[in-house]
Amino acid sequence: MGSEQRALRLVVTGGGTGGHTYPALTAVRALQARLAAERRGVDVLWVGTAKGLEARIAPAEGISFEPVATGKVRRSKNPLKLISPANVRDMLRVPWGAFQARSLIRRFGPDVVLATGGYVAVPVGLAARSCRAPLVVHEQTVRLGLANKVLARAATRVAVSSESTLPLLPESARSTAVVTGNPVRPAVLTGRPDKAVAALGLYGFDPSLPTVYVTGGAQGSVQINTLVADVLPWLLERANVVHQCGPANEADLHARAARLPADLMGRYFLTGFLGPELPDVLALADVVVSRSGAGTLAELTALGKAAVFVPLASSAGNEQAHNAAHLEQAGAAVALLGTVTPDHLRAALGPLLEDEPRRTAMAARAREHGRPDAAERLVDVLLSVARRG
Ligand SMILES: CC(=O)N[C@H]1[C@@H](OP(=O)(O)OP(=O)(O)OC[C@H]2O[C@@H](n3ccc(=O)[nH]c3=O)[C@H](O)[C@@H]2O)O[C@H](CO)[C@@H](O)[C@@H]1O
Repeated sequence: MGSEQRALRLVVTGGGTGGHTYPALTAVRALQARLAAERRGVDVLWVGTAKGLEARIAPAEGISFEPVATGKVRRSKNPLKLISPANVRDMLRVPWGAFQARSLIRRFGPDVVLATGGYVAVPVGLAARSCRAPLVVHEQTVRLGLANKVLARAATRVAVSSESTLPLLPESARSTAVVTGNPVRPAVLTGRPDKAVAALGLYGFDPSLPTVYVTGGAQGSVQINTLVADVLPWLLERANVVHQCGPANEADLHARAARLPADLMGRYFLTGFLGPELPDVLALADVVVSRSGAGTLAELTALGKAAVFVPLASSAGNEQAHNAAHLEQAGAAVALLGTVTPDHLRAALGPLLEDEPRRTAMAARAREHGRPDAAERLVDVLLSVARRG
């Protein structure tokens, strides 16, 4: 009889937004499932920022959480802006955070550390290296985020979501880097349209019409909200709409919705945030109107959804526009770049709503870019570098 192996010890860091938090959580769950099959446990410590999404998600998921300090690393072409008081203060917080993380890592003794980006990954990743703990850095976007640019050099192995990221890595990281894809929560892949109808009470939806899901990412997008509100009566004549709007102008949007003609109102469902219902709404959707953050893109391509993207123009290095353009070139989405007007949105959505074969073909091309096995590939990387117990 083989002796029982001790639990693998994992420190995970990354967060701020959903785009960094959910891939980390998905990787943790996949690692736990893989090792459970071998009757081995995983002890997890999540090190993040007190104000990030991870500070809520990790404890809610039953994962131990410890906050450390970190600072926003700002890009600027103007050297004077780089030494602004806010920047200097934030820069000083990074070594303080690294000091805190180092003492946590020493005490916890991880076999491997996973960093999925966001500002907090910098101090924790640097601390991992100074404690000589194997460090895996995962990048969700095609272009490297700022935190991961710093960490790629310190990483034992870099995992990326797209082949096109490989040439952008520092030379030292390139030869051992692995393309895993961006982990998508398994629940997202198993939604059911009928459950969305029941959970959200969408009984006024017309089953003979396609359904559009509008989303601005976890925080919502005022730009997308305003565009959609401006085309709403036109849109509701052609489709049912689930609109996830975030907190910023939710009250205003509810007031506008209350003024819709009665026959259209039943086809419109507005909500600030979608929790457990999200997979079912995605299953119901025929077309998605969305920001092009890496998390949303990974989900929509893994599922194969026709999409109209309105990228966040100010995303680091214009990364969202890059993501959207990449899929548009492959015929897998429509990307609305630059200044977007309600007419642009109508022109992008109209043909997809009227022409079912057209949106089915776009969905099929989107699926070619999906990597539903990304979490498993990332687990392979973690296990390949983890210290043996
Ligand atoms: C503003 C900003 O900095 N955006 C960045 C952030 O994206 P951000 O986190 O804003 O957006 P993503 O698209 O990456 O992820 C959003 C996640 O939230 C989920 N969701 C959304 C709405 C909702 O109601 N419920 C819900 O669960 C989505 O399904 C998805 O899993 O990190 C991404 C990954 O590094 C980057 O590509 C983005 O540029």
